[in-house]
Amino acid sequence: MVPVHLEYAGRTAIIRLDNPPVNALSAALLKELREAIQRLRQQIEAGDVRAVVVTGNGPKSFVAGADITRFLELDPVSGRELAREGQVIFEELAFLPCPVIAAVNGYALGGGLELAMVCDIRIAAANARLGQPEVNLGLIPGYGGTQRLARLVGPGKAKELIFTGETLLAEEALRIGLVDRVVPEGRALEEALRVAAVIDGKAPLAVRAAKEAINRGLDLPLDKGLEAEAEFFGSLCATEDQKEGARAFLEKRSPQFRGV
Ligand SMILES: C/C=C/C(=O)SCCNC(=O)CCNC(=O)[C@H](O)C(C)(C)COP(=O)(O)OP(=O)(O)OC[C@H]1O[C@@H](n2cnc3c(N)ncnc32)[C@H](O)[C@@H]1OP(=O)(O)O
Repeated sequence: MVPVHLEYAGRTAIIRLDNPPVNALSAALLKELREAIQRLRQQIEAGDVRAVVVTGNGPKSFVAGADITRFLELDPVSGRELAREGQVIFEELAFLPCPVIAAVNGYALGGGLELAMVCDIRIAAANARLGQPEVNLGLIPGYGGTQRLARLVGPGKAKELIFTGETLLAEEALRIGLVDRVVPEGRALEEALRVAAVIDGKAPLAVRAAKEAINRGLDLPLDKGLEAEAEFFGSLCATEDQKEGARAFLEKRSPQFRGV
């Protein structure tokens, strides 16, 4: 049984995590996930993939966290290694040069929510439950949750969720900005693919630059972020797609972007 399936819908790649019963992040799944990410980077750079969707297999769970069965033998050295292992893989996913959309089809707990937070956009099914329950295990989030949750929902809400280990229903997560859209149960992947198809029709270099400008600006003072934005804006003016976009508008026709 392969824990990570790579599927394609046009120029959208789907990473389907499949580790029954709850898609826990086993060592084998993490290894396969890293290999899939590295393969996708090549396909994105070749222009064959313009968006990536990550989802869990089955109706119940996106990802219910790291594999707790690995936790009984952990010591400070192996614990740090387990955390860094996931952080590095998640960073590789975060830095894919195209939009990555999480189709949160069910439980997104611990490492599962951390995986969803690495994605650029989070679309949750109404039955999804999201949280960082690591304090129930004598731990803290270890795949980036203490850093990304605070950036997404603010330090106060992040502390409340991490201190209490409470889980949120999708609608509550939407209200605090943890997810971007809530859809009926069973429809998360369909909606993620719809959003990806819209993005597929846009200028890929512009979409890539927007992702990089936003991400880079998160850790910069505003004046430096504005400088970075201007740099990206200027660099796009050297692309054929920028001229095609302007021409298409003036000629009142749809642009044909080629990613150059
Ligand atoms: C660096 C990152 C750290 C982390 O991510 S720490 C882990 C954070 N995640 C959690 O704490 C979630 C733990 N799981 C649960 O709370 C519950 O489960 C669920 C809410 C996801 C589902 O509850 P229910 O529907 O009652 O099913 P069930 O009987 O609890 O679980 C079904 C089977 O799945 C196994 N399982 C659930 N979560 C994990 C996991 N994260 N790692 C390994 N196994 C898991 C259980 O043990 C059980 O197994 P069996 O059927 O053999 O008894």
